[in-house]
Amino acid sequence: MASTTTWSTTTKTFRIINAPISNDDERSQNLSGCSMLVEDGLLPMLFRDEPPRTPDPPNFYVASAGNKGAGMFAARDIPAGALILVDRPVAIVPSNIEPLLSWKREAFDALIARIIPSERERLLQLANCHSVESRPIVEGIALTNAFGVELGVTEQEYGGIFPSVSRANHCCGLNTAIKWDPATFSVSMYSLCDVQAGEEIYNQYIDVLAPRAERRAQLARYDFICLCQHCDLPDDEAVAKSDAARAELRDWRNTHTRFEPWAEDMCRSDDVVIESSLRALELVRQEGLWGMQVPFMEDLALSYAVLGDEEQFRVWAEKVVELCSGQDPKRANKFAQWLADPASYRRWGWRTKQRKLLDKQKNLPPDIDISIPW
Ligand SMILES: C[S@@+](CC[C@H](N)C(=O)[O-])C[C@H]1O[C@@H](n2cnc3c(N)ncnc32)[C@H](O)[C@@H]1O
Repeated sequence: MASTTTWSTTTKTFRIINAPISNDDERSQNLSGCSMLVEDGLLPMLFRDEPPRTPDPPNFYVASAGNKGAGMFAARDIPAGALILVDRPVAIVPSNIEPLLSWKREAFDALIARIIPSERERLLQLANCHSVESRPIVEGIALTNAFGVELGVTEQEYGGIFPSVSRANHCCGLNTAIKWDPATFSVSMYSLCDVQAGEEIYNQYIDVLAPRAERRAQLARYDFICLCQHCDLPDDEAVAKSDAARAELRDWRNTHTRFEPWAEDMCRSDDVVIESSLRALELVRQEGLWGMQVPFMEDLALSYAVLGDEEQFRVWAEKVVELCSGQDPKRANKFAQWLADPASYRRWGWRTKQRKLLDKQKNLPPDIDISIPW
């Protein structure tokens, strides 16, 4: 077949572009790059800002994870909320490529030929859960490793293949979160809880709040049965307990009072949000769903703020700051300001004052004279 430089569907034309990336890390001396099979007209205009610096020396190493193949492990104790790594894609491919069958092999082969050799070598080392006969090699690698990236300039969905982040295996209880930033064209991986040296670092491939059977069905797309501790349970009773906890967390907003409606509603008891948030955190701990804990900690901090309980407010607000400083600095700063001056929180102690006023009114002597006039 004659080689071509563009490939078309009924609605779109794709072209390969090579986007040079200047990294601010050790490899920056060499020009790195990303090859992208993207809609024609899309320019490599994507790298405006410098990404955060990858910790040096690295926080992780890649080693055997037994039956899961290779995996990513903590090189040292990593505190909750810390930046583990920053990674840039070596390739970007359209996600819904199934209808493009006729030219897929040619386009993917052309893509791999455009990747600079050092990056190509890293890409080809990644896991591939498809045979090279059934799919072009880059497509197999993309289906095994890529995750959705917003290019911010088109509706088309794309997947990015990341040489480091791709080494993280899936776990249905999470110890990290990843955040894609189109402006810096990078993903940052943060710890969601304290991770001990030597512990495996995981990523999340699917919706982990689904019951185990549904999670297994979703993971069939990656062609493996999850071997994580939250799936590999001893009996049906343990599975039912885990499924029930996840279902409870999934429906939490619809079944429990959250902070906002409670804060100024004096008909509700003062501890209702505190009690329910503590229960939610217990479920989060049980299931290892660390990524869900911040909103409950935030509710706890604010509930104690509205009650004017400075000691407990500090306990929870400090946790929010710790967990958010890397991946959600805006939220962390807001809580840091309140920690510096709790009274600057506009509802500081409001419920307690209100409760006292209400109690006072209840105990007031009647202001009408009901004595019998004789
Ligand atoms: C993105 S790769 C992860 C890194 C991979 N283990 C490697 O050797 O490079 C995804 C593949 O790793 C394996 N894997 C990931 N998480 C797993 C898990 N929880 N249980 C079993 N296998 C897993 C599966 O073979 C899956 O297709």
